[in-house]
This record gives sequence, structure tokens and C-alpha cells, in this order.
Amino acid sequence: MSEKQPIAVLGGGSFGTASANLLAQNGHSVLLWMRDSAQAKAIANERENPRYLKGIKIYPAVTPTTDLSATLTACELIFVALPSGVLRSALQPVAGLLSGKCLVSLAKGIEQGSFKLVSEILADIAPDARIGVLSGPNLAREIAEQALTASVIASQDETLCRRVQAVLHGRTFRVYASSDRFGVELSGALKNVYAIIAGMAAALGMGENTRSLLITRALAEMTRFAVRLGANPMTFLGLAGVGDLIATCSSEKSRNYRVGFFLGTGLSLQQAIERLGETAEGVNTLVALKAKAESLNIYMPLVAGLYAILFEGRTLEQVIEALMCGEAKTDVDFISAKGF
Ligand SMILES: NC(=O)C1=CN([C@@H]2O[C@H](COP(=O)(O)OP(=O)(O)OC[C@H]3O[C@@H](n4cnc5c(N)ncnc54)[C@H](O)[C@@H]3O)[C@@H](O)[C@H]2O)C=CC1
Ligand SMILES: O=C(CO)COP(=O)(O)O
Repeated sequence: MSEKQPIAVLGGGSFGTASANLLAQNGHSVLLWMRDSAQAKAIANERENPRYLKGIKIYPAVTPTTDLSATLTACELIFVALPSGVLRSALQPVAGLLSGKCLVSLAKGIEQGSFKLVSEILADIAPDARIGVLSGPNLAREIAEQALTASVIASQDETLCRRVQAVLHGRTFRVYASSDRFGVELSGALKNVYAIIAGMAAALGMGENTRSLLITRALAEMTRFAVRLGANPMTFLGLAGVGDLIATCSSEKSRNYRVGFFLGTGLSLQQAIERLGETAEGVNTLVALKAKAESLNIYMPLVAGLYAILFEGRTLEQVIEALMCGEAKTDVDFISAKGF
């Protein structure tokens, strides 16, 4: 059943555009807000987002707009697909228009300094809004190409979860519900760091054994960290945890993986980010995560190793040697009481 009002999607990048198209595919009218008027015109006239989703036809029910206030006034259900670093400054000026609305974060990042997740930033800006998080193995281009995909809507607000399931469910997209908003959101942010490492390993020509080693130990590390912060470890066994790790650590469609790949071919961090030209949240997340893990004394060797390469002048070879030759450990330590 179609919503009575239009649905808003904030952010005209690859994920905002893919999500808006998915909602339109399901019969909803969508206002897609973006700050760039040239891009909005291109979408309105050519029905394509040439910068972020080239080759994908945008449905007529998606209306691109640069008027944020009008968009928020017209809509009650609002999906937020802005990069985490710009979200607070973009939405704070219109906080009054978010009051009492249903806000669903699609972003996967952590705010520098505060260590806040995006839903927590939204709650700061609009304390009486109803808030949820959508996260899972959701590569934007695959969704846009209508590959069969699933995701998780996480909120303690069951009505919000059901509403999001209703608007997004369709022939190609399935949404599972969770009440662990914190765990779902944290896993979406953390996996970006490990995707950078997986991209580096791919550039070095490492094989499937290495990828499996990385994904599995990344899961251990993420879970160890998350449990210390109060998340439910079982969440990490779901789509938003191991599901998203597998997708993002295995695919050149992931921007974080591509940053890692560029680094592995010898580019500097600055060069890798410039070559990408799109959002890769994992770099900022790494900085925030390293500081937090240190302050809580949580063992995160992969995070420490990547940080040492990017910011402390260590070579990839030195870090690999330290990781492989470190003290012998126990498998699956993170679910034992001792591992916590
Ligand atoms: N692309 C993907 O496959 C997925 C992305 N995400 C998350 O979605 C969020 C957004 O990422 P993408 O759409 O992929 O990024 P993108 O790099 O494709 O696009 C970023 C968009 O943000 C806009 N933007 C930047 N600064 C802005 C500001 N101050 N005000 C308004 N708009 C601004 C840019 O103009 C651009 O339209 C990120 O947190 C990302 O982790 C989540 C799942 C999948
Ligand atoms: O979150 C994503 C897939 O679930 C997209 O990852 P990237 O931001 O690395 O492209």
C-alpha cells in the first residue's frame, strides 16, 4: 500500500539515489533532496544521476529538489543518506522541521570527537523524532540494478520498523527488523574499516584464505569492541554484521574496499581518497575507533595495524609481520566471558 504523503530521501549520492528509486519502484512518491542544483536538474531532465549512479534510470515518481525546508514540511517519513561528517551541520538549521517525524538513518559512520553514531546525532538534533537505522549488505549499485537484497531496520519503535518494512519490501528487497539499534548501527560503521584492509590484501594479490582470515578476525574484533560498549553480540551474526562484512570486504563496488586497493598499489591516503572521489566513511571511522579502543583498552590488532600504516609511517610488510607473528591466541575468544 502506498503512503499518503511523499517520502523524503536526503542526499543525492549513490545510496540516496538508489534508495529513492527503490521506494519509487514500490509505488511511492519520493522527494529526493540534494544540495547540488546542477545534479538535481540532470536527474529531472535526463532521469539519471550521472555523477553517482551512471546508467541507472530514475523512476518518474522520484522528484529531485534542492529545497530542504519544503521537503521536510511535505514529508513525515524521512530517510537520511548524507555522509556522517556533514549530517549535523546540514540538518541542525532545520531541526524544528524534524520534530515528531520518522527519521531513518542510512548512513554508516561515526562522528569525530563525540563518537556518536548517526542516529544519536539525529536524536541530538530532533529529540522528539522517532528514529531508526537501516543497515545491511546494501551496495548501492546492486540495489539500483535490482539484485536480490536484504537489510535490517533497527529501532525500539516497532511501529516505525513495520512502516519501513512496508515501504521498502518488494520483489527485489527484503527488510528484517531488529530492536538492537545500537548494535546494527555500530556494525555498519565498523565494517568499513575492515573493507579497507580487505582491499589492500586484494591489491597485494592475496587469496581466499587471506580474505576469510580477515573477515573472521574482523568479526571477532568488531564484536569484542561492540560488546564492551553494550551491544548485543548476536546482532553481529546477522545481516548488518557478518552479512555486510562479507559484501563490503569482497567487492570492488565498495568504496572503502577501493580506497584500500588504491593504498595497496602504493598510493598515499590523500591520493587514494582523491582517486575515489566518493564517500569512504572507513577512514574517519578508523581514527575515531582507534582512539576509543585505546581509551577503553580493547584489543583491536587489525584497527591498530591499519592505523599504523595510514598515520604512523609503518609499512604494510611490517604490520603484516607483527600481526602474523604476534602472541598465540584462542579462536572465538570474544564470546567467552574471558574474551570480553
Ligand atoms: N553507497 C553505498 O553503497 C552505501 C552507502 N551507505 C552510506 O550512505 C551514506 C551516504 O553515502 P553515499 O550516498 O554512498 O555517498 P556518495 O559519495 O555517493 O554521495 C555523497 C552525497 O552527499 C552529498 N553531500 C556532501 N556534503 C553535503 C552537505 N554538506 N550537504 C548536503 N549534501 C552533501 C554529496 O553532494 C553527494 O550527493 C554514507 O554514510 C555511506 O556509508 C550505506 C549503505 C550503502
Ligand atoms: O555499506 C555499504 C554496503 O553495505 C557500502 O560500502 P562502501 O561505503 O564501502 O561503498
